[in-house]
Order: sequence, then structure tokens, then C-alpha cells
Amino acid sequence: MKIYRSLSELPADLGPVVATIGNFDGVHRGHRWVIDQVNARARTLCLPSLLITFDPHPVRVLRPDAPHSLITPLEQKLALLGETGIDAALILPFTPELSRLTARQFAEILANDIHVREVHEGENFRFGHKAEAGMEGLEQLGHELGFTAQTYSPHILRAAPVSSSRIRNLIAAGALHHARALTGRPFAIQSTPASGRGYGTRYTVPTINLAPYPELLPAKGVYVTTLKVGTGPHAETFNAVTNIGDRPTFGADSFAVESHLLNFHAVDLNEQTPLELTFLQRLRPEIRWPNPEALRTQIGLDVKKAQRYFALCTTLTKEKAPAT
Ligand SMILES: Cc1cc2nc3c(=O)[nH]c(=O)nc-3n(C[C@H](O)[C@H](O)[C@H](O)COP(=O)(O)O)c2cc1C
Ligand SMILES: Nc1ncnc2c1ncn2[C@@H]1O[C@H](COP(=O)(O)OP(=O)(O)OP(=O)(O)O)[C@@H](O)[C@H]1O
Repeated sequence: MKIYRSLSELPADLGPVVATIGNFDGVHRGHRWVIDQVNARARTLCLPSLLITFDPHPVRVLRPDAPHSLITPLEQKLALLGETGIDAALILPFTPELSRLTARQFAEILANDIHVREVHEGENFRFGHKAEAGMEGLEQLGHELGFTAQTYSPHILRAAPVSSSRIRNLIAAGALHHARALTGRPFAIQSTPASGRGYGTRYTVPTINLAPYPELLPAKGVYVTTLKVGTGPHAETFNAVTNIGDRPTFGADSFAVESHLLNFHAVDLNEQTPLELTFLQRLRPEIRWPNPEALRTQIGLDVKKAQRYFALCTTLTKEKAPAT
């Protein structure tokens, strides 16, 4: 997938293109449904497929005071979009000026600068200053400016339309299984290591702490996870149990995300080592234990549950594998 980070980066000879526009946070099943249609049309017409997205997320510019955390920060989103078969992604810097473009001005950019032949969107798509226009407006403007607009009814899963906001709420509530059904993959975050206070090694179990993470995290609590350390051919993935929370057993609140590796062996870690933490199952809420011994005993039980989870996964994977 080619990535263009502004209009001026688009090669002059790219168009005409079959395009879709949106935030695509979480790259969920509704998004992938639309992207598949775009790719199929592009192949039929022998044109490149192009996904147009925005950075930062428009909400951050339009409502800077409203808390809004991303399911997939930009680079993670681009990596996932790269797996969809889309030929190119154009990231439009979402500025106050862009937010003030009228629907017509935006459609003119689509026609004259991006050379769209077709634009494919879900029926809830809105664009232009104060979200003034929807798919009907896009169709009319396209008719004038020389492109067509294709509208899709919402992709429904578990009795409601799939949307980034729905998935965000599920993850924030710790409902990881439900969120996974809507995205088609477990929720994962990318970070780097940070130093802990040393309490774990002294009183409970050793952990790898993650650097403060500014985007979406699951609800506070204890989870079965995997932790991938490093990238590329030298990356290693460990089974783990992870606590997200304030660690109230040790006094004053001190928020952290920290993982205890089950199949630990020494790895070379520094502050830049890429980490990917994947959340598989929620085990329990975080609790203020009367003393570190009680917490250590509970973590022992958490580890046993996680081991059972991984053992069951291995058995199921083996059962699913074709006979050799
Ligand atoms: C699997 C797991 C479960 C945990 N559960 C709790 C908990 O219920 N309550 C709590 O106060 N801390 C909990 N913790 C956090 C420990 O208190 C934490 O590991 C300890 O404070 C070490 O901090 P440090 O890494 O800064 O040294 C948990 C940690 C792990 C790895
Ligand atoms: N469930 C769905 N079915 C069909 N199309 C969808 C679905 N969800 C999103 N789309 C379409 O995918 C494109 C990108 O969507 P976008 O990420 O902007 O919205 P969203 O997933 O609904 O997020 P939010 O909940 O933040 O509004 C748009 O054309 C949108 O209409």
C-alpha cells in the first residue's frame, strides 16, 4: 500500500481512482466490507483503489476539550489497512481550514485534485462544514463534477451497526470478546518499556511496565494477554497476565499497565524496544488487597487461569489444523 501524507504528495498520474473516505479507527468489519467493495470495483475498472483518511482525528480539532482516544493510532491503522488490499492511502491533515470547507469545496477537491471516479461510503457518511451534507449531497455534487457515489447500508453484527464508537465503548468497558467480534481481531496496543518501582520483584511477581499510553485502554483490571517484544524476524511473543490500574494494594494510586510473562526468559529490553500487548480475555477487576501476600496468592491464581486459557487455545488450534 502506497501512503501519501498530503494532497501535494499525490503523484500527478495517480487518478482516476475508486475511493472511500473516513476515519477508519479500529479498521473494523464494517470498514473492511466497504474497502472490499472499493477494491473489487477498482479491479473491475482497472483503476487504483484509494482510501482517504484524516490525521489528527477530526474530533480532536473540532472538540479539543472532549476526551477522545483512538482504538488504532495512525501508524497501527495504516499497518492494518495495508492488509486489506487497498492500493493507496491518502492522509489529509485535518486542520481548522479543512474543517471549514463547504461540502461543494470538498467535493471539488475530490474531483479536481484526487480525480475520483467513484466514491463508496456507508449511509451514515457526512462531510463539509458542520457535516452539512450526506450521501444524497455527494451524489448530486458527483453528478455535476464527474464522479459517482455508491452507498452501503450499515454492516450489522450482534443486532447493531458496527462502528468505531461502539467498539471504543466496548473496549473501555472491558468487553473484549464482544469488541473482537466486531473488529475480527483481538485488541492490541503498541508501546515501549518503562521502569517500575521494583515492588513486583520484591513482593509479588516481576513485571514489564509499559510507557504511559495516551490512547484507548481496556477498563482497569487483570487480563490474559500476549506480549510481543521487538519487531521483524527477531521478535518474540510471550504469554502473559497483565494488570491495568492504580495498584491500590501499595498505597497511593499510581496508574500503570504491566505484564508478568508466563514463559519468561531474559530478553534484551531498552526504552526503545517496541512492545505489542494483545488483550485476549478479562479475568477480574483490580482489587485493593489487605497485604502484598494476599495479592501474590491471587496473582498465582490469575497465572493458573491464563495457563489454562493458553493450553485450551493450543488444543483447539491443533484440532483445527488439517491432518498431515
Ligand atoms: C497479574 C497481575 C495482577 C495484579 N492485580 C492487582 C490487584 O488486584 N491489586 C493491586 O493493587 N495490584 C495488582 N497488581 C499490581 C501489583 O501491585 C504490581 O505488580 C506491583 O505494584 C509492582 O509494581 P512495580 O512494577 O511498579 O514495581 C497486579 C499485577 C499483576 C501482574
Ligand atoms: N457498519 C458499517 N457498514 C457499512 N459502512 C460502514 C460501517 N461503519 C462505517 N462505515 C463506512 O466506512 C467509512 C468510514 O467510516 P468512519 O470510520 O468514518 O465511521 P464509523 O466506523 O461509523 O466511526 P464512528 O463510530 O466514529 O462514526 C464511511 O463510509 C462509513 O459510512
